[in-house]
Amino acid sequence: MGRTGVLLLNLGGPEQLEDVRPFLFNLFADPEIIRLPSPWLQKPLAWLISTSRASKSQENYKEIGGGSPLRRITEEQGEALKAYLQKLGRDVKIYIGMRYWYPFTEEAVAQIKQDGIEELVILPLYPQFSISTSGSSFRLLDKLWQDDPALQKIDYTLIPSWYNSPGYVRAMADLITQELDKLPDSNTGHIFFSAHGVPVSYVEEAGDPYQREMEHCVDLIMQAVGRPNDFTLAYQSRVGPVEWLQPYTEDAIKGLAAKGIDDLVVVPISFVSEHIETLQEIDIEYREIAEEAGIEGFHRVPALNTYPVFIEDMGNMVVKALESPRKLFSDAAQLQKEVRIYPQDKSAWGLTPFAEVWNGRLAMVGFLALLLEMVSGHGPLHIAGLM
Ligand SMILES: C=CC1=C(C)c2cc3[nH]c(cc4nc(cc5[nH]c(cc1n2)c(C)c5CCC(=O)O)C(CCC(=O)O)=C4C)c(C)c3C=C
Ligand SMILES: [Fe+2]
Ligand SMILES: [Fe+2]
Repeated sequence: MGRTGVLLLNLGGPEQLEDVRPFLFNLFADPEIIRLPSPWLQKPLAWLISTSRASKSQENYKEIGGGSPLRRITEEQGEALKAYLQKLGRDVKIYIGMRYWYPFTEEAVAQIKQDGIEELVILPLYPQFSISTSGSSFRLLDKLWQDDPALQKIDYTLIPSWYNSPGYVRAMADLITQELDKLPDSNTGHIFFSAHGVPVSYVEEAGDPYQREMEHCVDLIMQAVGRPNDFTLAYQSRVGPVEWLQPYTEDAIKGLAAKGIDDLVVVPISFVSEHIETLQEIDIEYREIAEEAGIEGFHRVPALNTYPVFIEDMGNMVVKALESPRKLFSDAAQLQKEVRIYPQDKSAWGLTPFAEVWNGRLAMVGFLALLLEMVSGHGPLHIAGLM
């Protein structure tokens, strides 16, 4: 057996307030997060949106202590995973590759190469696949691999999604029942799954399996919970002017309040760590909305973080991958056929005269938009909901 590594993929988050703007720039510079008709516009628009969104976003990070806990929690997950694998007799090096902040995926891959890793398991820390999350990280890895023949010698296995993995489902059900059992009547609490949203066009036009995987995941968790409680799946964290998956979390909360629900047990479902959208958006913003709407009992199920049943499940997935190595990058290619991961490739990229004219015009629109924002503080980016 050669040197073995596990690459954990995650989003990354700003560790201090000064990091927020450059973090947002990296995020919006990703065509998997915001789609533009031309790649030439990506960076100017990312600059525009990150510059104008930074102060609002910083306010949110201030409310959770001034930075994202994502790096710390991901490192703790990595250590726990390493220890579990060691118990199983596997000596594995763990690497963390974040998409938009330190430690970047590029750094992790450089280290993997330097360490002479021969067998690698690539495990995204997103249970459900989305073009905007795991898809974006896979696209980056694909590029790094194509550019470097040394990486092509590594025997890798990629786990595209694992929302139906029995240990993960069990772990989620455990945390939900623990929270239900704190209620005066555990059977009446309404279980409210709040998933991170994506624009509807990702699902309907680009074929993102995210919504399908999410709905299936919720069904599996409810079966494992095995209680008579009612439940809802809603989508949070909408950004920008386009339509996102519905129902929106805030609307669903108000709807349940109108029906007289007293106890809401909120379950963050698309992400395995605490982060800004659990600690700030759910715990502060949605709690306020619920309480104003008349829901007295607002309860939140914690994120999995290093919950042992979850860590063991990740470990078991890694072992399974090592025992039956399949080059899932070729499966990912399969996935790309089904799921048009890169729909922007459809439009002709490059300096066609048409593109140049439009890039010029759109850049001008962007520049005017920024001027308006700066002068009035209520320009088009506010109106579009990007700030
Ligand atoms: C599975 C989880 C996630 C999906 C799907 C997702 C899609 C998605 N996100 C944005 C825009 C933003 N996301 C931001 C932060 C953020 N997003 C996720 C997860 C998913 N995003 C996490 C875990 C985090 C937080 C990281 C942290 O700091 O703890 C942000 C920045 C925060 C803010 O300013 O609100 C933006 C912006 C889009 C547009 C999108 C799908 C297209
Ligand atoms: Fe996000
Ligand atoms: Fe948010």
